Amino acid sequence: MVLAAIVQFCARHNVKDNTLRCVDAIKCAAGKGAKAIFLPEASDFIGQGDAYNRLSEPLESGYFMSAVRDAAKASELWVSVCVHEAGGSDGRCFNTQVLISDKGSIESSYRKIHLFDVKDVGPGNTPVLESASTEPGRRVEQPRHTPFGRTGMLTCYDLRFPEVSLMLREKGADVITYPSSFAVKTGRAHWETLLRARAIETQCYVIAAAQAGVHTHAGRTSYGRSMVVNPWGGIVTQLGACNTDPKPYDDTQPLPDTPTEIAYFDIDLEEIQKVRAAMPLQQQRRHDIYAA
Ligand SMILES: O=C(O)CNC(=O)[C@H](CS)NC(=O)CCC(=O)C(=O)O
Repeated sequence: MVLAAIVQFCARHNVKDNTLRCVDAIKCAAGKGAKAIFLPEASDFIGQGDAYNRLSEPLESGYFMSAVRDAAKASELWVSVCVHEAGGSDGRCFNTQVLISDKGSIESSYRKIHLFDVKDVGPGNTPVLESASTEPGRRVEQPRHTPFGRTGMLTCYDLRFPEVSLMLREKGADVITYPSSFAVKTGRAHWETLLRARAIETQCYVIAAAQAGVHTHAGRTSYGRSMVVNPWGGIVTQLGACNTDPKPYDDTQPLPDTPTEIAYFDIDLEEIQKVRAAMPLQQQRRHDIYAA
C-alpha cells in the first residue's frame, strides 16, 4: 500500500499564483505522509489569447517546473504534473506531463498526442482548437517504475482513445494517469464512464487529477470531479464537480473563487494482481483475430 494525494484547483493566467498552490499542496500532502501527488493538466496556467506563447517554459529551466521539482525534493514525494512546454513549431507549445521523482529529477515526460479539436462542446457550444496553440506529441512513453507501481502517462482528451491505454497495459503499466481539464458539457456526459472503462479494461489504477471552475473571463470553465478508479472499476475517491457551464463573464467583475481540494487514497499493488489473476484479460486477448 502506498499513500498518494490527488489535487484539484482552478488555474488562471498567473503562473506564480498557480505555482504557490501546487507547492502548498505538495507540502500539505507530504505532511500527511503521502509518497506521491497527482496534479492536473495545465497546472502552470490556463489563459487565453497569446498566453500559451507568452507563458510556456522549457521543462528544464522554467519557473513553475523548478519550483515544483524543488518542492518534490524537499518533501520527498513523487509528482505527476502537466504543463505547457515551450518549443513547438509555429510558436506553439507542447501539452506535457512530467513525472518527477522524490529526489526532484524528471523521470519521464509525455507530450499529449491527441489534441482537443472539436466543434460544439466549449462554453456556449463554441468550438475548441487545441492544435492552434499546441503541437501534438509523437510517441507514448514506456511506463516508469515508481514506488506506486509502473506508471504510464496520458492526458485529458487521450482518455477517449482506448488504444493507447491498452498499449500502456501491454507495456506493463499498473497505473495510468490522466491529468485533465475537461469541458463541463463533455464532463457531465462522459467523464466517469470513460475513466471507469479505461480502468476496467486495462485492470490498472486510473488517476485523473482535474482542473475545476471558471478560468477566464472568456468563459473557459473546467468540470473538475478529479477521480481515482481502482483496477476493478470502483471509484476510490473523487472531488467536487463544477456542473454549470456559465456564459462569458463580465470582465469588470472578479472571477468566482474555486478552492483547491486534495483527497488521499491508497494504491494497493496486491489488488492489481488479484484482479488480473481472477480475470486474465491480458492472456485472453485474441491478437490472432484483431492485430496488436
Ligand atoms: O488548454 C490548456 O491550457 C490545456 N489543455 C486543455 O485543457 C485541453 C485542450 S483545450 N482540454 C482537453 O483536452 C479537454 C478534453 C475534453 O473535455 C473531452 O475530451 O471532452
